[in-house]
Amino acid sequence: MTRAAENADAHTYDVVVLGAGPVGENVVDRVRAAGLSVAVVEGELVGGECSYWACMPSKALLRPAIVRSEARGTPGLRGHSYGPLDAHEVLAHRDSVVGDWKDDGQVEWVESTGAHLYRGHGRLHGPRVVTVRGPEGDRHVLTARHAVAVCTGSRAVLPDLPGLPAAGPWTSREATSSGRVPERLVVVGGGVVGVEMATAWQALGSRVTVLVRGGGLLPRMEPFAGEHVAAALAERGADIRTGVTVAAVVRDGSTGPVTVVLEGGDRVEGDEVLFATGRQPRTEDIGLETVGLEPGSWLSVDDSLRVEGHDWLYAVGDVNRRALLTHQGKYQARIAGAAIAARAAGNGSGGGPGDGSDAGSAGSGDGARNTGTGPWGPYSATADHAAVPQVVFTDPEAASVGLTLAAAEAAGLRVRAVDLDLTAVAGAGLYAQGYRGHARMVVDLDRETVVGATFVGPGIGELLHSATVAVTGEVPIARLWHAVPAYPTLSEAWLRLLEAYRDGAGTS
Ligand SMILES: Cc1cc2nc3c(=O)[nH]c(=O)nc-3n(C[C@H](O)[C@H](O)[C@H](O)COP(=O)(O)OP(=O)(O)OC[C@H]3O[C@@H](n4cnc5c(N)ncnc54)[C@H](O)[C@@H]3O)c2cc1C
Ligand SMILES: NC(=O)c1ccc[n+]([C@@H]2O[C@H](COP(=O)([O-])OP(=O)(O)OC[C@H]3O[C@@H](n4cnc5c(N)ncnc54)[C@H](O)[C@@H]3O)[C@@H](O)[C@H]2O)c1
Repeated sequence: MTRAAENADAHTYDVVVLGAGPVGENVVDRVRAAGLSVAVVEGELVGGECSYWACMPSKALLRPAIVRSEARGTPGLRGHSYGPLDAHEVLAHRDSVVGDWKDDGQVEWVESTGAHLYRGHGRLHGPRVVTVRGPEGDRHVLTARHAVAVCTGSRAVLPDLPGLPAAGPWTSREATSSGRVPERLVVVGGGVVGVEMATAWQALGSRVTVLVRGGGLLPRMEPFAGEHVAAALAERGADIRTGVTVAAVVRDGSTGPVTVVLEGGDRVEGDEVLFATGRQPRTEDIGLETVGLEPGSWLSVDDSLRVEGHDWLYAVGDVNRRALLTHQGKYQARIAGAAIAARAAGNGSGGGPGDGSDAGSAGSGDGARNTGTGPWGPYSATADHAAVPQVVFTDPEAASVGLTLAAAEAAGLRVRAVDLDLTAVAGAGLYAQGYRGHARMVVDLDRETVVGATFVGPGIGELLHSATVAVTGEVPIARLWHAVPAYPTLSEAWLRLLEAYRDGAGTS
């Protein structure tokens, strides 16, 4: 028995899952459904970042802001939609959405699957073994017969800047859980967290300054998306500064104002400063060194989510850096769970995922398409490469799937982008008076299929799935003409885009 295993109880399961965020939970669900025994280890709250400090609280804060804005575009409601949001009520709603940061409901769900939940910090201890240090000093050694799935997620990155740790900056955790509306909020970073939180706190009454080192907001989307979001934030009073670099942060005392010092000497004062500057993997203390991997690194995986060189180790969700989104991590969890179950059942031939290095070898040609190992097969997270959908819940919303024009060109595709001002759609004028929005579809000219789509405008989040189906299904443009959008919905954007493509209009 190893030192870590001394005084510990030992158990063997088919699968051990490290981390019970949305992704770990879905691996549990899938492998339990296949009849495998599962242990899942969680060090904080079952439900993970998404439930308590990310998707759920941020959307609970944003929804009232979006509804108020839409009411302002709706005749008969306008008079009732000015004035501040009731911040007390919104924050109380947010608290109830996150279950007051208690996880009883999710624990109940995990246990209802038949999985065994271990609370505490889990670490790998050599191949197939996970040790758990529990909150009461209890220790457990869990051995996996078939697979360990690392689903430990990510945390916010803080840049190495003078004065920053002492200034008590907000990260996404404080920005989604604060019980107080700061009078002035400085947001550093123009990515998704930065723009969503700028939108939410501005609507709750904060005066917001956004500091962006690049040329605009939402740099991973088509440029027009960030331009629309920036214009709307600025119209409501936000100060958006692009091309600026933060050099230092200064706060006297723990509660006084905070000053952000920019390169060049300009200073921006706020009551809180949010650093929304990206994520890092939660892998620094999970025993990666005991299996020959680098602590603190992102875990790179094949398309069946298996870590290269380890036939028993899977890394699923944020921790593999393929797409830091709950829905995409849950998709990966379904694929990984299916692959683990099939391999455990010895399904190593024909269309199965194999038990060796062939697993998940996407791109293996037409013969392998739609089989287990080929692109779009049941054991291959192909959509991670081709069709990742994302909705940014700002006001207006921004949404995209697949490739931007620039990404498609960089990938060497022969493409044409078709642009559309969404006011050309009858449904837009009905959706809100003064509706503003834009859409772009990127067409692969060799295959005549849509490889990317981006929308910005009120209510377009619900339009995105139609684009995801078109991109994932590689639906020919000629067939899309037969997918008739109902009148008068925003989905008629598709018809206008097809007309523009046919006529060679609005293209680049
Ligand atoms: C502010 C914000 C808003 C977001 N909004 C959205 C959105 O609207 N839609 C969307 O799709 N995505 C959104 N995301 C992204 C989403 O939160 C993540 O993609 C998602 O949470 C990833 O899930 P996960 O299970 O991989 O990791 P996590 O949710 O981070 O869960 C990992 C779990 O593992 C546990 N853990 C870690 N290490 C150990 C250990 N050693 N032992 C035991 N347990 C451990 C953690 O405590 C945690 O519970 C948002 C992110 C942020 C920051
Ligand atoms: N609605 C959603 O789907 C949603 C909402 C929030 C977050 N998320 C996910 O969470 C992840 C994390 O979001 P995020 O906004 O933290 O990361 P991000 O990578 O989207 O954006 C971070 C931004 O900060 C900038 N930056 C980095 N270091 C900086 C520095 N020192 N000074 C100034 N700017 C700096 C980067 O250039 C980048 O534009 C994203 O990948 C996103 O997918 C999704």
